[in-house]
Amino acid sequence: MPSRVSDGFRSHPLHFNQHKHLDFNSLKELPESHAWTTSPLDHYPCTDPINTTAAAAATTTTESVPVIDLNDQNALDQVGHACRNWGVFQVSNHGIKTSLLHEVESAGKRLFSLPIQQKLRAARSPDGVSGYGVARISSFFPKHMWSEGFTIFGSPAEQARRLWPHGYSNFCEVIEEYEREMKQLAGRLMWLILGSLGIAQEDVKWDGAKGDFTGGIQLNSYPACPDPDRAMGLAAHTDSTLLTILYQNNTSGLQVLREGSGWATVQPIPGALVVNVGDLLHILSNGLYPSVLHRAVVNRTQHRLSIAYLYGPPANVPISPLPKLVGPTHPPLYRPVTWTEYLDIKAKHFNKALALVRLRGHFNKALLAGDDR
Ligand SMILES: C=C1C[C@]23C[C@@]1(O)CC[C@H]2[C@@]12CCC[C@@](C)(C(=O)O1)[C@H]2[C@@H]3C(=O)O
Ligand SMILES: O=C(O)CCC(=O)C(=O)O
Ligand SMILES: [Fe+2]
Repeated sequence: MPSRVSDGFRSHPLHFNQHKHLDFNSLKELPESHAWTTSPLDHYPCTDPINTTAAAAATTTTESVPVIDLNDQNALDQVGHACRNWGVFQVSNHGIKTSLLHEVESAGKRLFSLPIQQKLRAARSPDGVSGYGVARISSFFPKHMWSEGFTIFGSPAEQARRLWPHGYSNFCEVIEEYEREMKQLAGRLMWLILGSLGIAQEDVKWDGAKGDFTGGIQLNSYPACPDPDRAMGLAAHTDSTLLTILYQNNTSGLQVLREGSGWATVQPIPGALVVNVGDLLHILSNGLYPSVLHRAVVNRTQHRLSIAYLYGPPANVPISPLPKLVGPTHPPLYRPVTWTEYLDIKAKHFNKALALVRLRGHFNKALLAGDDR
């Protein structure tokens, strides 16, 4: 992970800073600052022809995201099918102990149930990566989201000490164990996904890469909401990762956009994890495996918690379509880009980021000239 990532997301002119950090539980009505009167998809114009998702209407579908048992002998084929057709799947028998998942969930609940003033002591600084705050993409939207987040890259100690000056070691131990386990699983899943494209480890040459694959944790909290139909938990986005592994508690809310059908809810399955293709894997696969557009909706009665493990390549490695996947009939669709650079592009241009690193896209300059919200 880039050691420092600029958080230079553009400020929206209608940014309601005074309502940015809410004490959600004290509210009986949805404040105007959080009422999404237009469809949230209006804010996600389709810009990348290969990632066409957003054009679809805001309808819903009852189709189910594939569930794959990692011990199944056909797992490789199933993963390939899911990545190509959905960009997301759920996994069971992944090797992460249920007790660890529950411990991380409890740690997250403990954190978010602190008084707002205490959480703000660990607020993410404007140019920082880790800490408490609203979703980074918030500044691209005219309304605030009904959620709060906590990002951890590297050691959780510095932030945890701010939250619990007298006893943060348990939080750190749980988070660190989760980071170790998730990193291992993410590596295994990445090679499985690449394997489904006929790519072996020796086909991937990242000579001169300094550092290792890295990951971070994003804890998301979605309090029960007095007017869920007009609120948005986390607006539609793709992840800037290679892949993301998401644990969700037993409350539904995650929706993925299914090409041509609409939003499909990813039903929580006890012990299962959701795996989604991120933008960098989309680039590596030369667009064969799309990074899925997803969002989180909220509900009237249940608090929802999700924990995303954001997995990326060594920070300085230029990521580009894998040579085995390009040829005369399949020209490379994206230029090389490092994770650090891509995060910067995403921070400035959000949903246009993928299109901006696309080759043969004569519209790139025009995109930059346009309104980036
Ligand atoms: C590495 C990163 C990906 C992320 C931005 C970040 O620097 C840390 C937080 C990540 C997250 C999590 C919630 C959704 C998202 C779009 C956001 O606003 O912050 C992602 C960012 C991303 O994938 O682009
Ligand atoms: O809460 C969820 O289900 C989605 C979270 C998410 O998309 C993210 O953290 O990137
Ligand atoms: Fe996401």
